[in-house]
Amino acid sequence: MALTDQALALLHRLDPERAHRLTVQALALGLGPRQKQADDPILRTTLFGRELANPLGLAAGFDKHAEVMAPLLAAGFGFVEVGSITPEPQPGNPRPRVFRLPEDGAVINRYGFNSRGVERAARRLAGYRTAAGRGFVGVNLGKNKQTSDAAKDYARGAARLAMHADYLVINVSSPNTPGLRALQGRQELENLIARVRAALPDPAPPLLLKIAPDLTEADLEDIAAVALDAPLDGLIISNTTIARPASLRSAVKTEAGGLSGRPLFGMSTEVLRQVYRLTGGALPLIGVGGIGSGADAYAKLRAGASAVQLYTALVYEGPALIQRIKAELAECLRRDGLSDPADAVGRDAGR
Ligand SMILES: Cc1cc2nc3c(=O)[nH]c(=O)nc-3n(C[C@H](O)[C@H](O)[C@H](O)COP(=O)(O)O)c2cc1C
Repeated sequence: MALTDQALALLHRLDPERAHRLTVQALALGLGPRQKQADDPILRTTLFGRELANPLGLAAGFDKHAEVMAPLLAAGFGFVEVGSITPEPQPGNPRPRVFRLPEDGAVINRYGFNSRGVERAARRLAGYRTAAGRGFVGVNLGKNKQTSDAAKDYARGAARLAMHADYLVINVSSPNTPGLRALQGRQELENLIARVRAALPDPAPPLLLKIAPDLTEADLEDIAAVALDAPLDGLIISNTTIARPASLRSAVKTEAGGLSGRPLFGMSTEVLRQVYRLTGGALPLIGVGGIGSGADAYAKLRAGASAVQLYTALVYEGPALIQRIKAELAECLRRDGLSDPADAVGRDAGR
């Protein structure tokens, strides 16, 4: 492309769901940007024992159906997380179900896991791997709305998609599926993780849990204890929030759903910091929520993240943001005399 300011302005005249579909289709047609140079070597890092050229990932929800992994990696992301994927196909909530809050640099979505199901996703992922796609791709699992035995759904997704995934995510933090977030309680989590683990092949990919930013200190203590005991291989912090900060100015701020973007940055970074402290740095954490600059990504690393992800800022800034964030992050590391992203992890976590 690259997606110029004019193209972005055009997309923003469309309904956000349509704009998103068009963007995915453009990427699938090979119209996306391609990074020409190798990443700055200072950005090199390892995640779950694999080397990444940079620690900036694309968060779940953009490539829900595992359609455009290769173009996203070619655009410069260090890793991509696809999903959430539910076992059976389901349509999600009625439209409209995603809203831009431009004055706030935010989005509210209530997609409710629109998914084409694990079989389609498995075919897509297998096709990517067959085409020699060796990029780092995480797979985020959801549950069908109608399923009462949630663990059964996550176990099914894990069993079906494990062989194609560099890591798997149990997503119990979407605000748009009734009862889902209640699975973040201690007993529910222990049971859920045990059942997913039992369904995994051997060897299994790393298993992560993605949590909400709206949890109490006691909830976080429970989650940290389960994560260390189970054990989990990592946590993703965080999903969207159901909170509506008083600072919001956009007209659609009262729409139901999960809020992402700039207003989520402080909350999600605080939860990340707390969980890093509670787990004593023993687990890799992926920091996500409101990243819009290299300084934001750097702050997540310093709060305890081993890698970071973003989504909402891309809606406003377009794909040029990927290069900008990486250049700024490299500058932050050099300024502070650090040798790589791992060197920054947890420096501001306090005790
Ligand atoms: C439109 C939209 C759809 C999303 N869908 C999912 C999803 O299916 N599964 C998931 O785990 N997170 C989903 N998320 C949450 C993001 O992965 C991320 O955790 C959150 O948006 C915070 O990051 P951001 O502020 O950089 O967007 C979605 C976010 C948005 C904006």
